[in-house]
Amino acid sequence: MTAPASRLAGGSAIAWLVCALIALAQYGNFYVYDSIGPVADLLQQQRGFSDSQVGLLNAIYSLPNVVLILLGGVLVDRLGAARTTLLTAGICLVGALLTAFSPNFTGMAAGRLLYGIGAETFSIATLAGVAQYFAGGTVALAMGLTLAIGRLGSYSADMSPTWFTTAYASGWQPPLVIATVIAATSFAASALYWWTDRRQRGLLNIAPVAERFVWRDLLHFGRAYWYLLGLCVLWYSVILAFRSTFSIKYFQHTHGLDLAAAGEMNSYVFLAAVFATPAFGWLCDRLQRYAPFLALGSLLLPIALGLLALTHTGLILPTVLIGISYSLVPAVMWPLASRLVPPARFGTAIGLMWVAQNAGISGANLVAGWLNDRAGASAANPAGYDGMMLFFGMASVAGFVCGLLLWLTAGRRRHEVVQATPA
Ligand SMILES: NCCCC[C@H](N)C(=O)NCC(=O)O
Repeated sequence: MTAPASRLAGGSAIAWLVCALIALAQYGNFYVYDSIGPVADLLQQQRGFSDSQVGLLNAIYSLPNVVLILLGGVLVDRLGAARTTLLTAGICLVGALLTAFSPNFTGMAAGRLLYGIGAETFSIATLAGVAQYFAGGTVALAMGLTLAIGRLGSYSADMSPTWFTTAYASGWQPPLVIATVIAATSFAASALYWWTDRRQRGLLNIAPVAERFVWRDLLHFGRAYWYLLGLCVLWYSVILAFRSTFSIKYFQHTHGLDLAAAGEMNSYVFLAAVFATPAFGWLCDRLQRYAPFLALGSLLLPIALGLLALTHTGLILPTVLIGISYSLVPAVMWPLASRLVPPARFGTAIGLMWVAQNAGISGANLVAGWLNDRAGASAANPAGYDGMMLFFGMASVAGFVCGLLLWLTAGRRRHEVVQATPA
């Protein structure tokens, strides 16, 4: 990852313009990621895809990144944040085009693969871009805001069956064409960011310094970091495989919701995160407490899944709990990572977390799809989803255990008031 050697004035008009362009690009990036969930049922009805194939369309996004995240960091160092953002946004656009216009499953999967190759390196480049334009004090706010606008993209994808009823009534393809148009907007915003950055660089002569992935550094991470990594893998695997791939279909088949209502229910999680993620980040900074909030956020996920699978409380309460979890965990996880490892090892620490996280997300999508197919999960057989829910439930409990161990190891008040103490 690239860190700035000399920074542009954080909070200047140019910095906020860059932040706005990056946020717009991130909006499109998250929209396309979440565009599969709303068409999952249509893909089954109209193209005969199994749940394993639907799961693969999102798993294949994460799979290449188990290796490519490390190369992505190097690419950002070599090309710079703005050029890498533009390049990867272009790869994402081609991936979205291929997904929407492929005549068969293999072509669609190739499109999602290409999209995944672009999208995670794109996210690293945008983080590096924000870091270059915002010095110290406002960098967390700027990062929180770009993540929040990204969540708005996820929210929009889930609301798309309500907003674009005609497109969805016409079948699986028009919604994916809309996703492609949004990917093109993301590419245009990335091009504008690149152009602004190029002009700015000419004026201010910025020289980035590299913060590389160093394998040897892994030996120096304390126990608390490994608990955080465990939580990152387990929590993201469950929340993304459920909320971004199977939940809409699950709500349709087990709670009798139509597509628009199921998408709307799912979207509240993302909508809450738009506002609550920066707010929780602000609260934790103010209280100087992180690990207890992380443990709480990770506990809410298995409770919500249990309520969904085992009770008749309806969808509202579990959705609220998942919404809080989805806002709280990311708001705390990344700042906490920066406190658990020395600044010089932060790039390596995040790189490894994203490698393992992508492996986990990929595996969770594949396992969930396989469990659904094996049990014949469908509207006629809603009990067929029990295996998937048990799998997600167990993984999320394991995530909570990691959160608890992290709290006990390095998250007491005496630990958290001290800055960057490796446990
Ligand atoms: N856009 C969905 C996949 C995001 C994975 C990415 N590695 C990540 O962790 N982003 C931060 C987040 O909370 O979304």
